[in-house]
Amino acid sequence: MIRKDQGIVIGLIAGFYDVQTANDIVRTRARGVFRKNKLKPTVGDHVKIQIDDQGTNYLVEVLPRKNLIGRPALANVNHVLLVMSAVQPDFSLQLLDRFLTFFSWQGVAVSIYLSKSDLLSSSKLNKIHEDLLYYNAIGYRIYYSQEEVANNLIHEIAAENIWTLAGQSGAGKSTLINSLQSDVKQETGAISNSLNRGKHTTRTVNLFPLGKGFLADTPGFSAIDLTPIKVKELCDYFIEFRKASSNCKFRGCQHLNEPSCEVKRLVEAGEIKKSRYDDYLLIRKEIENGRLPEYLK
Ligand SMILES: Nc1nc2c(ncn2[C@@H]2O[C@H](COP(=O)(O)OP(=O)(O)OP(=O)(O)O)[C@@H](O)[C@H]2O)c(=O)[nH]1
Ligand SMILES: [Zn+2]
Repeated sequence: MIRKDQGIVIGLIAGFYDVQTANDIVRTRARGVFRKNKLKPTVGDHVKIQIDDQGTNYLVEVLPRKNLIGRPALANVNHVLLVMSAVQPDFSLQLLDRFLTFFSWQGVAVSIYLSKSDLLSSSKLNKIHEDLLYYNAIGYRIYYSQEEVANNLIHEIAAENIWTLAGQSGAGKSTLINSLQSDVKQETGAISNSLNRGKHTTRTVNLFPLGKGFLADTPGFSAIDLTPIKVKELCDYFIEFRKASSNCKFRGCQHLNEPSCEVKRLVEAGEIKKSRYDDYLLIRKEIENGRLPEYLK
């Protein structure tokens, strides 16, 4: 009997697409038509499938994508958990602002996890916590320990939502994924083993179930390029600037030298963090020059 169903591509193994439906995981082959259309199904895609109990199951249609980001690419990413290390590599507000700008531009929500707190003295750690309080105030959720991530993510990841990790090389992304994945494996060991999940190479990405949705098992971002952003739009991606800009005198105010600029007023009043404004100017310059700054090469 041939049936139709729908689901999310959670893995790609030797030309087969594993599709999570409401009931189970179905291993499918893509119909040749995708090659002609140059539309290759990607992990994260919502797809229609045709199930043949006697023969081959086919992936027959890719539903419209919300986005396609990262390397390896992942479709329909809802949320990024940004891993920022307290040390090794050193915590950097500039790097944090770069990542936040990038994901704001991509329309993806971000939460922040501060890793390696255990390696830092409490006075240095306090300074970082103080900085992060500002980011929390403007709307970013912050996690301060691996346990906090593990305890909360299962409630935070909504049905069918796809989360992925980002962060600098060495920040602790793989360490976190491994710990979250081993929690899940204990619950769903049978399924994981039957699909050989975990035996992936670094170039493939698989989704594993977490909370009501999924987390990618391979981090998609360690370096980002902001130069494709339109310079006039950049200020919109600093979320507190965008909020304040309705009170700037001029519509389309770039918060540079315009008179009666609310953003500049708030920076001077200490309500917008000065380093955010400085990073805005820095990224602006980077976009205008059309290339990555030397220190990031
Ligand atoms: N002390 C301590 N070490 C950590 C923590 N998180 C990660 N590490 C260590 O930091 C090193 C780098 O961690 P990874 O998880 O490989 O970092 P990554 O972000 O996946 O790095 P890339 O694969 O290069 O992108 C490893 O030696 C980890 O054991 C932490 O919270 N505390
Ligand atoms: Zn302004």
